[in-house]
Amino acid sequence: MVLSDRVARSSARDGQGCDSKKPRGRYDGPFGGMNQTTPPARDPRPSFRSIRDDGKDNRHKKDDRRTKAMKMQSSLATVSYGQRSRTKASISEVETFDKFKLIPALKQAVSEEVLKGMVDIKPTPVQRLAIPALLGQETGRRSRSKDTSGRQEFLLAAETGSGKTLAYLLPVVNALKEAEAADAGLATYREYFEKQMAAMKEPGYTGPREFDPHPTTARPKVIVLVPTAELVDQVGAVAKALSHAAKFKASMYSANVSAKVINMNMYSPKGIDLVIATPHLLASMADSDPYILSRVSHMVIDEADSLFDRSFSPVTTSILDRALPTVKQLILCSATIPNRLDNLLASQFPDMTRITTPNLHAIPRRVQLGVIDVMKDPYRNNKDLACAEAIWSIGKDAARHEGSVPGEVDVKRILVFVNEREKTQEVAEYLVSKGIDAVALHRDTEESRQSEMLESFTSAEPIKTKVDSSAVPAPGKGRRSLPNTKVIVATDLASRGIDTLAVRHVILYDVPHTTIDFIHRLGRAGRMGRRGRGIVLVGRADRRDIVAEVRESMFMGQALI
Ligand SMILES: Nc1ncnc2c1ncn2[C@@H]1O[C@H](COP(=O)(O)OP(=O)(O)OP(=O)(O)O)[C@@H](O)[C@H]1O
Repeated sequence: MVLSDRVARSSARDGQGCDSKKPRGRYDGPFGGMNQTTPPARDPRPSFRSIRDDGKDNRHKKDDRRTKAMKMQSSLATVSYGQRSRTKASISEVETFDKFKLIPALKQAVSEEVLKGMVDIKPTPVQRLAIPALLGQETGRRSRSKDTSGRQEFLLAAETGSGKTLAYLLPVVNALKEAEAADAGLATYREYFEKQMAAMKEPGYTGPREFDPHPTTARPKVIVLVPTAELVDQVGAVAKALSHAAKFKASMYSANVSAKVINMNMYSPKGIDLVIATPHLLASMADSDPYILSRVSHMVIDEADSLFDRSFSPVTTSILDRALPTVKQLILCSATIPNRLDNLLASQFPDMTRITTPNLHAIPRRVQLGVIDVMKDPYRNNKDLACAEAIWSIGKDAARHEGSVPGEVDVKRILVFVNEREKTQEVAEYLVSKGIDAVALHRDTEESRQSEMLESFTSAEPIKTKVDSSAVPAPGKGRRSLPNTKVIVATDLASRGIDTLAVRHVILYDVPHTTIDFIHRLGRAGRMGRRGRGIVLVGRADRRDIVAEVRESMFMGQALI
């Protein structure tokens, strides 16, 4: 008996799964409803989970009524299921990192540095698709680099928390090392360096005691652009981990780094290979020294949906325009493809190879969404109260499950998302007044407090605390305090792409404006196969229809539109 890999499909429609003769919705006997792979049909409308045998896809011919509200927003570009690498066969050929044509030092760095401590490491779907393609290792899918410069252009689009960072960093660093090995200028410099070192060690040496600048000084070959300082640190940590084994120079530039340190790194006589920066900072550096962008061979634009939105687009494009003449590989990376990005890519980069995973734009099924109707008692449209109560119930629930040490429990890390930046502080202050350890994530929050809180949210290590029952008095009796939760209140721009591995609970204080925001916010939980729970607070002014549609799409495991 072999388990079917098609259990997720509607057997009645595509006729290839098990039990295709049984009509949907009939569940005979006491166990009839068990082991359902599709939810019971609620009405006779056709499933949109049908992919025709001829490969054409009609999943996006959805029932208009079911996704009407989402459709009216029309924020996400439709990526037909036929366009995605949807068959298991197309992404299962490489089961380990060893099968990729990467230099041995990088393979070693993955298991010993980046994914240290993990057993049975396997590349994720986006890594299996993107790494061979970017390495030019692929036979089936060829990059269609059509322009005269021979530049290759890729879009990596895969769900949140699916390992996109390694999917682009590994091949890019591999190319960097290969180019380095073939660079005659670098070989000459190495020879000169060794000679000079030896000369300086000679007794009685009186010549200069410094070196000529390295050929790569202030001329990085790889640029990775990300929208926020937090992401600069996060991607930088992965690059640094790779650099220990693979021996290259990576530097991070953001508002969190002082100008003196930035200059010292960029103009270090030891050279520089890879720069991770926010666009504004890099643009201002390139304004004062245009040669900084004169040798870039690999350009990565991570969180491309943000970096090509209205606010970032001018500065991102200005960097791109200056670097493109030498760029051999341009890689855009995103968890969502908004219509705006889709149109821009179609007009500016029509030959771009788009690598999209089967679950793009779907919120993982392991993330559940609960709804609190704030209009009802006891909240009476008081969202602050509903939010605090939701956090309290998560905390109290957790306090019931003691760890191995008596009286000790895991600290729950909870993210609360609001739509407007101004609201973050207000909500955080309210939560603090209710005895909750909350901090607002915005530019004015004290930097050390902010980074301490973020660090605890991005580390997968459990945090333990002792729960003293006297600290949790009954409601109304004295000041309550909830010691076993930590809360960050943020807008999703502030936390876009942040790898919040420790987060199981996300509270959507406001109903997000677009399905893009739903995906990014709920995507902070349930990362890399973990389970998660979203709670959305729906008040008088919120779009219930959107929430209902998102919830249903999540339940069905379908892409949002
Ligand atoms: N092959 C793998 N196996 C297990 N864990 C992995 C693997 N690749 C990456 N990870 C881990 O998965 C987590 C998420 O990775 P990453 O931040 O690259 O996701 P992402 O796809 O960029 O997410 P987002 O779209 O939210 O930015 C990281 O903690 C990373 O170390």
